[in-house]
Formats: sequence, C-alpha cells, structure tokens
Amino acid sequence: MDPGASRLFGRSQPLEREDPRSDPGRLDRGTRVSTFFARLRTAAGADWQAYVGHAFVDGLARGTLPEAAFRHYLVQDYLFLIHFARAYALAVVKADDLAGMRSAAATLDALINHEMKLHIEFCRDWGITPEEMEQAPEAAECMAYTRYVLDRGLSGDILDLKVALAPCVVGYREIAAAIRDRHDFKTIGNPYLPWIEMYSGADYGAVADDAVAELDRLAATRATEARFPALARTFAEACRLEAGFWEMGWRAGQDGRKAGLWGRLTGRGR
Ligand SMILES: Cc1ncc(C[n+]2csc(CCO)c2C)c(N)n1
Repeated sequence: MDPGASRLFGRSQPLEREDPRSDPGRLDRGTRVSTFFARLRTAAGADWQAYVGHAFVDGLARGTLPEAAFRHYLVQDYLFLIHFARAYALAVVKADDLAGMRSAAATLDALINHEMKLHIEFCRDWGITPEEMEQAPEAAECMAYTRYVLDRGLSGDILDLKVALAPCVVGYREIAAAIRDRHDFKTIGNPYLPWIEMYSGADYGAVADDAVAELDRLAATRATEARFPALARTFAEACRLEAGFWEMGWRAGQDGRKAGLWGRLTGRGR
C-alpha cells in the first residue's frame, strides 16, 4: 500500500458520482464484491451495519452532528492514529517478505510524519490545539479498539493483523462513499464536508483499494477455510469497536447538548 499511503488524506476530489456501470464488479459501495474483504464484510452482517450506519455517520451526512461530538472524536482520533501507527510497525515485523516490510514501513512513515501533521492542522481548524490532544486522557473506547488490533497482530500472524485493521482502513472509504449516495446528504454549509471529501476522494480510494488487494494476496496463501471463522470474528469485533468509537463521540455531543440546555434553563450558560 506504499504509493497510496503517502497520498493518504491528500487533496480531496470534487464530488462526482461514480457510474456503477463502468465496472460491473464494483457493486457495493466502491469495494468489489468478490474480494476476501467482501466475504468478511458479509460475515460481519449486523456488526458491519451498526458501524457504517451509526447515528454519528448520519450526523456527518446531514451536517447535524453536534460539533462537540466531532471535536471529542477528533481529539481521540489523534490518540487512535498513534496506536494505529504502532500497528503498522508491528506489520513490518510480521510481514511475509521484503515487499511487505517496505509497504508497512512506508505506511508507518506516512502516518507518523505526514498524516499526524495533517490531523493536527485539521484539528486546528476546529479550534483544537496539539497540546489539548496530547494532554487528553485516552478514552476506554480508543484504548479497547487500538489495543485489540495490536493484540490480534501480536498473538496472530500478518493476516490476523490486516483483518483487524481492515474495518478501519476500508470502512472509512465505504462510509464516505455511501454518504455521497444519500438523498439527505447536505453539501452546502455542511461543516463535515471536508472530512467526507477526504475519505471519498480518489487519493484515499487508492489506499483502500491497496488494502483490499493486500488482504486478497495474504488470504491466497494464509486463509484456509478452517481459519475463516476466527478471521471473521476478528473483523466483526473490529467493526463493533469502530461503532463504539462513533458512540463515544456521539455521547460527547449528547452531553454537550444537555449541558447547553441545562445552562439555558438555569442561566448558568456554558
Ligand atoms: C476510529 C477511526 N477509524 C478509522 C479511521 C480511518 N483511518 C485511520 S488511519 C487510516 C489510514 C490507514 O492507512 C484511516 C483510513 C480513523 N481515522 N479513525
């Protein structure tokens, strides 16, 4: 995934709808239906749906997500990205060959030397300082998810690790692509449009495509039918933890709302 990874979160593309007829294999939200990833996604069923269909995602699409929810999410995502980078460091160790090591090392480099800086800039636009993110206590949801991924990699092989990472890497592309197809997608005056454009753009699409292809390559040599149930469990667990991450952000928005209402009722304002 090296060439794409360095372009991760790069320029966003203008909003265009893809013509599904241009590639008949491309039926389902931008990821071909015949891949190992698609098999895992199908097996995850309701866990996948709860992740991609979370209320937080609806709020991004409609532009109605409370800003406190997004800010809390962004702060935790900074901590998430640090541990996510550690998972790529582990992928260097667990790689099958030199090409796999180069690819994982390139992604690690892109994450810590490029994406983290972009994330800091993105957060600055939302009024969040780097100091605030560094000092923020890590939420249990962030800890659970990132350490679970690391544990799958530590106790398993490179396929276990890449399966645990897949809902994150490929899921965000699918979520953003699905938002663009929604009839209630708000494009004008939606504060979350840059986020949606980033993850539905061609640059990020290439990163997600690389991750799907890499899973197919690894599955060809390592995924026996006997292993499939355990791999499907890992994937579904990662989907549940992604949904938990949305839920964490969502709750911060609800808390903010309650505090705002309480402030208005009591004149104590916040
Ligand atoms: C909770 C959470 N889940 C997924 C992503 C998306 N994401 C994180 S790193 C990365 C690039 C992988 O090469 C992508 C797509 C996120 N930001 N936060």
